[in-house]
Amino acid sequence: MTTDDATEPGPAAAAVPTAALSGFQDEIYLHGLLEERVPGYPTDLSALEDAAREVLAPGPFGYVAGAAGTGATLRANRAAFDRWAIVPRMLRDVSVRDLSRTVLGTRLAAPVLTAPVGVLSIVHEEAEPAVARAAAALGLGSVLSTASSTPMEEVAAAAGDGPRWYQLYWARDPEVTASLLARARAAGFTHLVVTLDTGMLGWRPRDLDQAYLPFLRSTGIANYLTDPAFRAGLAKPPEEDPFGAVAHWAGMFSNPALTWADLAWLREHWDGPVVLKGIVHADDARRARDAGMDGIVVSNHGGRQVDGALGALAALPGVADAVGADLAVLFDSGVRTGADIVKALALGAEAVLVGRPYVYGLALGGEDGVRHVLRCLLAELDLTLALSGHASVGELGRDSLVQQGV
Ligand SMILES: Cc1cc2nc3c(=O)[nH]c(=O)nc-3n(C[C@H](O)[C@H](O)[C@H](O)COP(=O)(O)O)c2cc1C
Ligand SMILES: O=C(O)C(=O)c1ccccc1
Repeated sequence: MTTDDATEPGPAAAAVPTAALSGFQDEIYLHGLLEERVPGYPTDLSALEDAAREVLAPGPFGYVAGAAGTGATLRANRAAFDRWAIVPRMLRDVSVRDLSRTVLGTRLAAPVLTAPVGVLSIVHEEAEPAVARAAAALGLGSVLSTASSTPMEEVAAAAGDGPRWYQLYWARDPEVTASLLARARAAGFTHLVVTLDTGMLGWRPRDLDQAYLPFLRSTGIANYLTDPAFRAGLAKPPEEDPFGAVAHWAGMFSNPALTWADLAWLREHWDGPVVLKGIVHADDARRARDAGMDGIVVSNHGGRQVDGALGALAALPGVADAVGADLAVLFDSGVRTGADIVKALALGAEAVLVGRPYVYGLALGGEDGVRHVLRCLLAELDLTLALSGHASVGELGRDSLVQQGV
């Protein structure tokens, strides 16, 4: 469902002129010329992981960078991008460009949102509010994780006028789920992203080898600890028995018994748009549509759940063909550069979510680091679009790409 012509530009989007995006490049060169200053963060976004390794302790680094099993799916995510190549076209007047897009009624300066990532306090004390502020400042979307280390009301306030999307881990206890949804609504979140691929945590050797569970060592699950329905299920308050609270959380944060029939319950408890995250099969995408959902995120959770699963981008064209006309098809898993965003949009994604790159930015420099990463991504997206002969994201299509080695 392409909604470029939808109305109601949001205030944050309007504040960011497209010209400012590739202007970031000029700004960097200018600082170099006038102040002999270099950016201080990598501008090769594929180098962020190495930079973050230097500043993070092994536990948090392994948790963020790590994947399920042998890492086959993590690698497949990148390999799937490498199989497609952009074919630049010339003499098409790309002097004025439009990166903006409206996704399910949310106006974005570019079709980019920060993916929901839990327990961000393990990488930087500024955590989730810093991400919400950085995304909003650039006119981008931000999806807050249920496993946020900051209570959702505080993150909502940090997002200001920016879009507020909330990611749900559908708890086993319906009262907890209903309570989380009611709080999210009251805090001004408008869109719900329901993650379906994490009925339990995947097999993650880096965390297992270090016996590292982020929730045990920080205020990781603050969002739950502040929830009245969650607290009601505890034998003792978390202040008296923190370990008991974490154990209770681990047993109920997600529900592997869910089926498609349960989506009706969700509709009764959320009156805004609902997006299902973790879809990689065209039949599941059709079921989402038939169940009245508004969108899906084609995603394999950044390779953290099923080792051996297909690269997410390999699933995108088939899913987009099946439901792209009926549903908002979003994409994540493996997006690292502006060129990657161009490829995902050309293959039918309406917008992309970016995960680890911004988490590395947060680790390196708090809000400033997140902003750096997002600005680099947008500048590179803008330049790649222009230099390949496209004046807007809406001009991207399958004919913008060719399959390598085919
Ligand atoms: C450290 C970490 C924590 C995550 N936590 C969540 C979460 O709480 N909820 C969720 O839906 N997805 C979570 N994800 C998955 C991301 O939303 C996203 O699908 C994934 O990171 C995209 O892949 P990428 O990192 O290659 O961009 C997490 C990912 C990472 C790396
Ligand atoms: O680590 C993850 O990938 C994830 O999705 C998660 C699950 C529970 C709590 C925090 C993050």
